[in-house]
Amino acid sequence: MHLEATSSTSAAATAEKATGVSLRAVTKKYGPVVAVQDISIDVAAGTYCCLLGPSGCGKTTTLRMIAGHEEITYGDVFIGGRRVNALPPVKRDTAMVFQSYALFPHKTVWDNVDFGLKMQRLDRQARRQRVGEILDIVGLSDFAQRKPDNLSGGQQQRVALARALVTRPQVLLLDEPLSALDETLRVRTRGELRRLQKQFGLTFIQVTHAQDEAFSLSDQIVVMGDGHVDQVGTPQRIFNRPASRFVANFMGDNNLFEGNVTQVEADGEVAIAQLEVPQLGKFTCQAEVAPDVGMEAAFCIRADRMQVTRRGELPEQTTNHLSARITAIEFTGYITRVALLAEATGQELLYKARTQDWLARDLQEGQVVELYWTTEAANFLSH
Ligand SMILES: Nc1ncnc2c1ncn2[C@@H]1O[C@H](COP(=O)(O)OP(=O)(O)OP(=O)(O)O)[C@@H](O)[C@H]1O
Repeated sequence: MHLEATSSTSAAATAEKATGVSLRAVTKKYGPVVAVQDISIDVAAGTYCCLLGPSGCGKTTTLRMIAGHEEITYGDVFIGGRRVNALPPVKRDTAMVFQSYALFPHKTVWDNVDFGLKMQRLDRQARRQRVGEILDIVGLSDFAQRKPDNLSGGQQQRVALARALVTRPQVLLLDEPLSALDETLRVRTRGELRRLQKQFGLTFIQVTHAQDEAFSLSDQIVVMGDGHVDQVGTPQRIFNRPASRFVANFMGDNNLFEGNVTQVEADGEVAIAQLEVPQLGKFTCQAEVAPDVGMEAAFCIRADRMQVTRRGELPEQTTNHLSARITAIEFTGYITRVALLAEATGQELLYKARTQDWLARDLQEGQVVELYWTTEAANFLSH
């Protein structure tokens, strides 16, 4: 897409209109099936938000309720502060980009993009200007007279985007818009989507099950699991400070330990919790909210935040450490992944290091090593 070649007037006009989306205690039931349960989300104007979660967790249903394609069972949806529950999709100032693109096969690219404007009953001259402008922005001016079947997947995706943007919505809703593209194109299109969102200053809400997509695109990620919202935060926060066992597991490469809270200390903005893990001893971790002493809870430590050393060579005053046996070493290129078993419990563990650093340690399969980490690197999980 040639985004530089945009019309600044239309982008500015849209940016002024940009608005936020709020869901309040929204539930969706399909007969006895509860697809989405009691979710509340605030997406500020101009935010790129991704709804991230495994298959069947309710992401698409949530998006469709915002768009107005799905009735809300309980709760309210607000767009720009206006309650839109009873409004049909066309009156919500949203536009949707579907996974399948849903283009008209018998219409040209130009007519596909023009269609929404015709529905809005814009006069011919205004339509011609807006369609020409948006095709230029997405780099499809030379393809205006082609039919969708004669375009590549990436080009079809751009037609779908152009068709959504040409109506100048306040909010763009995207349902897995990159899933039909191959890996290289997906990565390239990610960058283009992000640039487009920034350029127009619009609110984007996108459904994805791909973590890397959510990380690279979003200002805000809503992690969903089983119809609930599990955590909302920036990509960095979700990655570094998962709030729950579910999020820690979904992010992958996390080692989780179950125990009881034995001590809590406030440390400025955060709390330091000590947990006793059966057979492994006491460990300290960082907690966003001070937990109650005695409660059952867990903490996680990411595979790349641990350090490894030979037995007997543990640095002095290391609070968090355990012995583990190396069971497999997997070279993946830049990174080496090391599988281990905790000596005391047999729990499977994962350690990751830069291959260069790992090779310098000269450790072998079958060897017992010490894994250790700082309090700050370990993260308390309340649920
Ligand atoms: N029309 C329907 N009738 C009955 N159940 C439905 C209907 N649509 C969705 N569901 C159910 O609601 C739940 C949430 O579905 P939804 O499509 O929102 O999930 P999702 O997170 O978008 O999944 P995916 O990534 O696979 O698209 C699932 O259990 C699904 O089977």
